[in-house]
Amino acid sequence: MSVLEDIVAGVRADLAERESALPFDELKKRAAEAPAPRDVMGSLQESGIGVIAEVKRKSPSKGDLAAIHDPAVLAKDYEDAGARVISVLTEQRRFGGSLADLDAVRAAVDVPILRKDFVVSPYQVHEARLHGADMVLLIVAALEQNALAALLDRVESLGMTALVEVHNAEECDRALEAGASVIGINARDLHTLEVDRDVFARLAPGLPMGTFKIAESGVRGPGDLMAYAGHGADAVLVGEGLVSTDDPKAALVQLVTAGSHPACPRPSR
Ligand SMILES: O=C(O)c1ccccc1NCC(=O)[C@H](O)[C@H](O)COP(=O)(O)O
Repeated sequence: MSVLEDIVAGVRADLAERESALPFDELKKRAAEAPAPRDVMGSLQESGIGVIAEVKRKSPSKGDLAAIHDPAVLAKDYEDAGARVISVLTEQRRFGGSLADLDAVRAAVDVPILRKDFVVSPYQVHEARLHGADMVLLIVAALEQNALAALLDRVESLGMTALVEVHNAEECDRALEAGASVIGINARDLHTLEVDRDVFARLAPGLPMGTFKIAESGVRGPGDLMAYAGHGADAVLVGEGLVSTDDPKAALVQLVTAGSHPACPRPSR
């Protein structure tokens, strides 16, 4: 079993428990009453290369990264430093996240929030909405094609934005066939956990004009952001490069400054 398969098996087990505590119909009703989603694309397209900053405690590849006692404090720092979107990992077993983290971050900031999880069921999409998410990650490698297309429709039908994640050319084709317009190219192979930043440079030119391209993983400083921008990234998503520093807010200010610097290559949409 690969790491990804193992994570998804755990996610399905936890999901079954939540579904028995709160049935889907009731969840849908509650989610429909949540405040409207925020304008994710408006925020990401403001100017320069946007940074999506991640609340990430630990990971299968690195183990413990940071003791984030109060995700609201970190999220507020991210917002103050100029994050365009805040990514909240809600997977519990391998990443130490939770829906409570999503609630705490939602209550603390005004910028849009991404629910970063291994979404395999419509239940998780409505759950994301109920807990204040504006954007939902869909990982192509974790989904059959029909499920991917149906989940993408579901995310959009609730007024949220789908971030569809790929790692190779075949997954790019599947993402586009499902109707994705916001594509995250993850440098991390979710089966081997190897990070290869060149994956972005290889895949991005093959995506149609108008696709919003987000470079995920492997940003450890402004140089990496500039390199991704040079290969056509519209935004970057950063976790470890922020949370594992002594001062995540200062580290994010550096990235945001680089992303809006005149020398930083601009998106060519
Ligand atoms: O981070 C991991 O080890 C990992 C393992 C298996 C599946 C997903 C994983 N990470 C999710 C992500 O894609 C990253 O959290 C995100 O792109 C930020 O990456 P980084 O800046 O390198 O922390």
